[in-house]
Amino acid sequence: MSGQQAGAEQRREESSAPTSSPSRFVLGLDVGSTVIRCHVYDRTARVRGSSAQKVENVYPQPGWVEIDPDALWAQFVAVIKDAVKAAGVQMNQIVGLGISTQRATFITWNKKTGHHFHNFISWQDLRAAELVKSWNNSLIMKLLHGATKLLHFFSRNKVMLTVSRFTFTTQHVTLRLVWILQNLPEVKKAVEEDNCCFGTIDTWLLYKLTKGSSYATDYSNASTTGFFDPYAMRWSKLIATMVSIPFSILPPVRDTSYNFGSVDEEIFGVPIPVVALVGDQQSAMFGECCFETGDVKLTMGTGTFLDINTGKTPQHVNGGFYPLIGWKIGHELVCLAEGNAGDTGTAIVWAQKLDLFTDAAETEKMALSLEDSEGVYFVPSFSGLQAPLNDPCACASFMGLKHSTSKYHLVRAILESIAFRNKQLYDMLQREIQIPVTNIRADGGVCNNAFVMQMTSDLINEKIDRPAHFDMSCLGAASLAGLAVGSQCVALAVLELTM
Ligand SMILES: Nc1ncnc2c1ncn2[C@@H]1O[C@H](COP(=O)(O)OP(=O)(O)O)[C@@H](O)[C@H]1O
Ligand SMILES: O=P(O)(O)OC[C@H](O)CO
Repeated sequence: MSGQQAGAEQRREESSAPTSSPSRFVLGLDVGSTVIRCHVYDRTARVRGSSAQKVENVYPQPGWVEIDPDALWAQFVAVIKDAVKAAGVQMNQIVGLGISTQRATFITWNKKTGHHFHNFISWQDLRAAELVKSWNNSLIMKLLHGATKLLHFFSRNKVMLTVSRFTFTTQHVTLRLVWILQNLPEVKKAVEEDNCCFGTIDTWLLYKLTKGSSYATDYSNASTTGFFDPYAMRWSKLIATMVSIPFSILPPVRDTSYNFGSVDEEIFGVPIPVVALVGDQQSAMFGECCFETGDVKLTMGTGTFLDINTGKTPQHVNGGFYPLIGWKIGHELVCLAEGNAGDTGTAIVWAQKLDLFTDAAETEKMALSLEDSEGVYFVPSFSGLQAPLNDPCACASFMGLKHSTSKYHLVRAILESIAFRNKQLYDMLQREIQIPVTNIRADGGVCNNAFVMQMTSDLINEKIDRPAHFDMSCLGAASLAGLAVGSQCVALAVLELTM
């Protein structure tokens, strides 16, 4: 851990000395792909109580990944109640809710009844792989790429360059939503009758929490769907028209730190304001105080997400890193560029299910007990390989197995593959983003693993700061919520970290 982060942690501990008895609290939630967490934060950003539950993914067919919305809702409500109880405070002391969510996981539902038409379709789901391949090879895409290349040549307009390199991926909502619109007659009918709502997890939770009275998303979540135009800051007419996504099903897009409406009193007994909706990676960026251009964060959770703050304008990209909105708060707009690897924690969970170890924490010692992996390599691609390879059909595999290969070699190869993917992403960042890197901060469950952290640091030849607490998405969401409810809350303590 770096001196700066250590100092910040210490200041936080000191400032939480029991001289004052804060009576207002903010909840920071992280609805991840593996774990749902809730922390209760006081005004000094100290965690007063917590609760977490494992997310149950459903795998109805090979390559399909879904989440049961009713189960997710029950868990979401339970972690809030349990965390508040663990903090020993009352619900009426909670002044704001900040919700960070896994992004690009979506659902559609009936506008009149609120009933969902299908499970959440996860960002890891591969059902649209064939659609992705055929769209990327289509005549329309060739014409689009050709026309925009030509326009860029004459105008030097960089947006044209970005469009000329745009391709679909299975991680984007776009073609998974097209698959739903084409294959579920109930959804098709609802769209025709103007009775269909589309939402990512944030939008659906807001709708449920407010019993249907609020329907919205924020810029960070919208920008991760694949059909939001970060240059014009609205849903992309070009992409929606091209693939026939009706505008009528899309929610309005709001600021990240914003009063989205109050939780219906029946749910927690009091009407708590929902004051921040944010994508989990953007939230982690905010929680780690990556506020300056060039600040980088590396999150290793279910997947790996490497993000760089690119300042006030979206980066023009080259096909590997993609431009995103970090957050928008009033006039303040922060943009990011992101690269990702889909399988990080998923590889650990998979190996655990095969009984290679019983607890993820054991993997570090298992890897360190060997000199090397004895030539065994693992390709972490249960959900294809993302940039720079962009192959949704790549499968996970071990290579170099020998008679002498033990489970220790397999585990070491898995951990090494995570570090190699980090190196590949970092090299791509340096190639594509012409902004000098200032700081690199890490978070997410897998950053508990010192072997992965050290190997990544050695491979990229950079110092990586690791904060004492890794739940940066929760902290970011709580800080954004704190900003919306007033200066007495968490935001002040977090801003202090940068001083
Ligand atoms: N010490 C460790 N070594 C390796 N992996 C770990 C370790 N501790 C936790 N993990 C992994 O971290 C993942 C969860 O990370 P988390 O950031 O909570 O995920 P998400 O936010 O995507 O739900 C799990 O796959 C878990 O196995
Ligand atoms: O669940 P995580 O933390 O790996 O994050 C998932 C991403 O938000 C998907 O875009």
